[in-house]
Amino acid sequence: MIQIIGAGAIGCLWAATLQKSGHSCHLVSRHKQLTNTLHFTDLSANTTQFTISHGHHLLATRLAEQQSAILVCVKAPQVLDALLSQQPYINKHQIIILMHNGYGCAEQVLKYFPNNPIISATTSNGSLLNGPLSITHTGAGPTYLGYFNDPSQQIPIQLVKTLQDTMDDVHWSKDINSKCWLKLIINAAINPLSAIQQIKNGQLRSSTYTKTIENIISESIAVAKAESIHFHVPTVLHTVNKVITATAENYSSMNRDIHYQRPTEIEFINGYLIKKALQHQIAVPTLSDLYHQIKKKECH
Ligand SMILES: NC(=O)C1=CN([C@@H]2O[C@H](COP(=O)(O)OP(=O)(O)OC[C@H]3O[C@@H](n4cnc5c(N)ncnc54)[C@H](OP(=O)(O)O)[C@@H]3O)[C@@H](O)[C@H]2O)C=CC1
Ligand SMILES: CC(C)(CO)C(=O)C(=O)O
Repeated sequence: MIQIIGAGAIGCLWAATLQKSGHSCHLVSRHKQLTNTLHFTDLSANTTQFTISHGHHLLATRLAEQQSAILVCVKAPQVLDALLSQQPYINKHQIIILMHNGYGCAEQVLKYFPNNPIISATTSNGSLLNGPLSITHTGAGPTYLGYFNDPSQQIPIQLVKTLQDTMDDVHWSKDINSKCWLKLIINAAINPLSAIQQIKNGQLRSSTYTKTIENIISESIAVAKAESIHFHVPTVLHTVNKVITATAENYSSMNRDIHYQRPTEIEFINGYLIKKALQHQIAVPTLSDLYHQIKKKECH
C-alpha cells in the first residue's frame, strides 16, 4: 500500500495510476473532498473514473497501513509542514518519498524524521489538475528514486516494483542527488525566466535569452561542483534546450504560480543555489537577479 500526501496534479496522477494498476492507495488532502471519485484522463485522452480512499490523515491502524510508504506530492515550501501535520500517524520505519521540484526539503525533513528512510524522487511526468480529484496526464517522462539519507541501505524492491508496475520509466538510482541536481538546474534555467516574462517554455528559444540561460547553467554548475556533483556546461545546455523544446507549448509551474498569484518554489530553486553559493563563496549574479525579480513579483 502507498499513502499519498497532496491531492494535487502529481498526487492524483499517482493515485489514479496506482488504482489503475490494482495497487491500493490512500490520498491525504487538506480540503474536504466532496466525492470519492477520481477522474483521470490519460495520455491518449481516455477518461476513467476510480473510487479512491481519501481523508485528512494518513491511515495508521492496520499493519499494511503502518508499513505503507508515504509519497509526498506537495510543492517544496509545503513539504515539511505537510509531514509535520501527519507526524502522529507516521512511525519511524515508514519510508518517506519526497517527490517535488527544487532542492533542500530532504535536509529539513531528516531533522524531524531522523530514523525514517527518506527517498528523494524526481519526475518528468506532466499532470494538470482540472478541478478537485480530476487530472489530465499531459506528458510522459522518467521518474527517478533513491535514498537521500543512506545510499547503502537495501533497495526497497517491493516499493520500486509497485511504482514500476504503475507508471512507465520509473528507475531506482544510486546517484539520486545528481538526478535531482540536474532537475534543479533545468528548473533554474526555465522557471524564473519564463515566469518573469510570462512566456511559454518554447519562447525561451529566442536569442534574447541565450546568454542568460548560459549564465544560469554555468553559475549552477559551479555551485554543484563545490557540492561534489559534476556536470559539463555543454551537456546540461543541451539537456535544457531539449526540455525547452519538448515542453515548448507549456507554461512552467512557476509561470503559472506567478500568473495565479500563488507562492512559487523559488526558495528551493534559486534560493537553494544562492544559499550554497554563499557557503562556498561563489558569485551567482544571474541566479540572484532572477531570484529577486521573482520575490518582487510574489509580493504583488
Ligand atoms: N504538475 C506537474 O506536471 C509537475 C509537478 N512537479 C512538481 O511536483 C510537486 C507537486 O506539484 P503539483 O502536484 O503540480 O502541485 P499542486 O499544487 O497541484 O499539488 C499540491 C497539493 O498538495 C496539497 N497540500 C499542500 N499542503 C498540504 C498539506 N499540509 N496537507 C495535505 N495536502 C497539502 C495542495 O493543497 P492546496 O490546494 O490546499 O494548496 C495541493 O492539492 C511540485 O514540486 C511541482 O513542481 C514536477 C513535475 C511535473
Ligand atoms: C521541466 C519544467 C520546466 C516543465 O515546464 C518543470 O518542471 C516545471 O514547469 O516546473
